[in-house]
Amino acid sequence: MNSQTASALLEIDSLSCGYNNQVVVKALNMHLNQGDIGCLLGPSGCGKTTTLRAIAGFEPAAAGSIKLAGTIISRKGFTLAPEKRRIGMVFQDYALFPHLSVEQNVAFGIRNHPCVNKITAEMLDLVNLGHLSKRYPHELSGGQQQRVALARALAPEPQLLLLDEPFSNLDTELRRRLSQEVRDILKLRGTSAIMVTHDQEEAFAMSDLIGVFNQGNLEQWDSPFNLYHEPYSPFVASFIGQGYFIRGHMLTHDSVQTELGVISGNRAYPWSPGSAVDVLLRPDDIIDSPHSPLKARVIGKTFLGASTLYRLELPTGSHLEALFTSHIDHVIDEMVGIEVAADHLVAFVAPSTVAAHSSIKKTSAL
Ligand SMILES: Nc1ncnc2c1ncn2[C@@H]1O[C@H](COP(=O)(O)OP(=O)(O)OP(=O)(O)O)[C@@H](O)[C@H]1O
Repeated sequence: MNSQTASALLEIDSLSCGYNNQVVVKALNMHLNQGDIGCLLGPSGCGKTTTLRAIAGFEPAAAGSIKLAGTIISRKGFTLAPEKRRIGMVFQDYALFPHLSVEQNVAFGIRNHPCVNKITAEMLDLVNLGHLSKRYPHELSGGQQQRVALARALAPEPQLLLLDEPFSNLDTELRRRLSQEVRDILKLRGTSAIMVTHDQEEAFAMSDLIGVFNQGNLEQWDSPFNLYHEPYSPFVASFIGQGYFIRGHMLTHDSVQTELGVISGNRAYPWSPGSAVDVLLRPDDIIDSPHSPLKARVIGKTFLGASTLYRLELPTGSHLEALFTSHIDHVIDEMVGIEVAADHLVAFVAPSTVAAHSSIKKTSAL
């Protein structure tokens, strides 16, 4: 991805910010192109909301800069006021005005616009709420309130929309439907957005790009596909999706000897043959293979409907997870034949080896 192209809408360069002289977000670099939807993911307290607030103009930059459409909106000593940024916001708790009707809420940010009624009606149509325009927020469901909040945020045609955990007050099914609906609406209008969420599934469904934060550092800003299949760091590998690491030794620059046999990929690593590495295996990398000489013991299973997630133990005591179609029904303690189907190799230098403490670790998977 070339993030420096002319269509870059949001450019965050070496941004640091925090509270009371304590740096929370550290030297953040992140670029978003016009029309893209980005998502910030990471454990609680890692700095996602602080980043969003800095983009909105509520937190000043201690170092670095934020540019929107080529213009600096934040840098040390300068913070363009939030209302001058043309950035819309949607919050977790909807933040609707309780004393205003649905249509008055949507019209609020454009009340001086000559076409206020026309735009309000269009926005309500867009979020499928035209028939509820006279109601008040307390007369709506959570999902409907969030649609009103979205319509209100989109009405002034923001250059960028920020969504702070917008669906977290809704139940799982509604969340899934609404996140898809919101993505469709944003794509239809070509609106760029950045969302904070705790929910990986939601991030995968909504976003073109996802940033994984770890203690104030952005570890990877990439497509959902790359985060899952090409994680840059063990942290990203463990945070995104499921999977286990198994220990192995480099055979060549693109193959590793493990207790499951030789696992190879098309990516060359710089470590010399014999180096100890941890290989990432996702549940979908392991296939059920009754006649395989490789056996594992079933130590747990979770029925997921179309598939079943098995927890397996190898003869050495290492653990794995495997996703088999739910037509296959193994029982706990059964020895099952398995094969590795991975045609790619994701490996990291094993901790506590010399290489793990050298600069190789940082560039290992880049
Ligand atoms: N107003 C504040 N004053 C001082 N420290 C704050 C303030 N707001 C947040 N922090 C601290 O900054 C760090 C990052 O907080 P932030 O809200 O950005 O995290 P987050 O990743 O959004 O977390 P969560 O997922 O729990 O919402 C935390 O350690 C938090 O305690």
